[in-house]
Amino acid sequence: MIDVRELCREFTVTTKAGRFRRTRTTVRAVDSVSFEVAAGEAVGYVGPNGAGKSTTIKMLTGILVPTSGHVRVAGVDPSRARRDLARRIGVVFGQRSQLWWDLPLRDSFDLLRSIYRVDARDHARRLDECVALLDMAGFLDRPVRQLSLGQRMRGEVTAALLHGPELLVLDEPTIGLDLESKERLREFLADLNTSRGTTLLLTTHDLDDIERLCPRLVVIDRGTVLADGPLDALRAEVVPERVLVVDLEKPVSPLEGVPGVVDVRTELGGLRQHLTFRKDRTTAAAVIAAVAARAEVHDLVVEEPEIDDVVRRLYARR
Ligand SMILES: Nc1ncnc2c1ncn2[C@@H]1O[C@H](COP(=O)(O)OP(=O)(O)OP(=O)(O)O)[C@@H](O)[C@H]1O
Repeated sequence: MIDVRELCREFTVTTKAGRFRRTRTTVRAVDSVSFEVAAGEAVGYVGPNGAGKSTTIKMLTGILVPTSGHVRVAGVDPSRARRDLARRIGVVFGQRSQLWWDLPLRDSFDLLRSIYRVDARDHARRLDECVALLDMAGFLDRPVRQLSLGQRMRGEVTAALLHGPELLVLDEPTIGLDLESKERLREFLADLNTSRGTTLLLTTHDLDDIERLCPRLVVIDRGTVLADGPLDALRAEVVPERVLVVDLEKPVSPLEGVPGVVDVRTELGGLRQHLTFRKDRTTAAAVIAAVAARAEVHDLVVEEPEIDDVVRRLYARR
């Protein structure tokens, strides 16, 4: 669905140097980025501020022309076939709107139907579905400028889906939304991907979006790809520690000396113990067996590292 190879985009920036002089410098916003996204995948494109995410998205959607490199989306070159591509993909920019500010939401949808020349029955079916799933019936007839951010975002996502795109590209779709609106939108997008097979590519700073929606991450920093893979594999690669939390029948002194365990922390006077172990030196089963040989275990859980820890370590690896 997406094929990007050695994609580059430069910008020329003019800065004032003294009273009359100006200097021109070249910024490489995207520097030899390569990745592929297969039909039906859901991929998170993440990175710190200024990493090059939006610039990549703009090249994928035909808004920006690459300086060099290869890019194909749904089989076409985005900047050369922008109109053709617009009929096959949906794009949501959290910060920018594709709705008509003064018109009722419903009228924006009608206009988009005419622009994309969508069959009236298909349009009605998709709109009904979105209205039901995104709970929009209460504000369909209100002008867009009167909508709350959460209501408008639901409208934006619907607008991007009315022509039945194979790929939905979202740039910061949950930015500024409250927790409930975020959750509703995530649920809708997850269903769109898993039940309908719509391919998703989204940029986000909200790690809960990724946890919920994206089995695969492409991590970018300073214009280049730092990591690309399933979230679980990246987790295993960059955070080699796991934590076994055991609740014991009776308090005991810290369970030091278990092979492969690098840290022991106790709570409740030794009744609960957190044993941090290295996955490359031992297994959870071996640590559990060693603990059970020394104390009577009431309950236990092995904690996976939090996703923000994974992403932080990926950025720090540079
Ligand atoms: N039109 C432009 N002219 C000059 N420089 C630009 C332009 N657009 C982007 N840049 C620069 O390119 C780099 C990448 O910007 P981009 O907007 O792609 O980052 P981003 O990863 O989307 O960041 P954020 O998370 O803050 O949205 C930044 O250094 C930015 O200043």
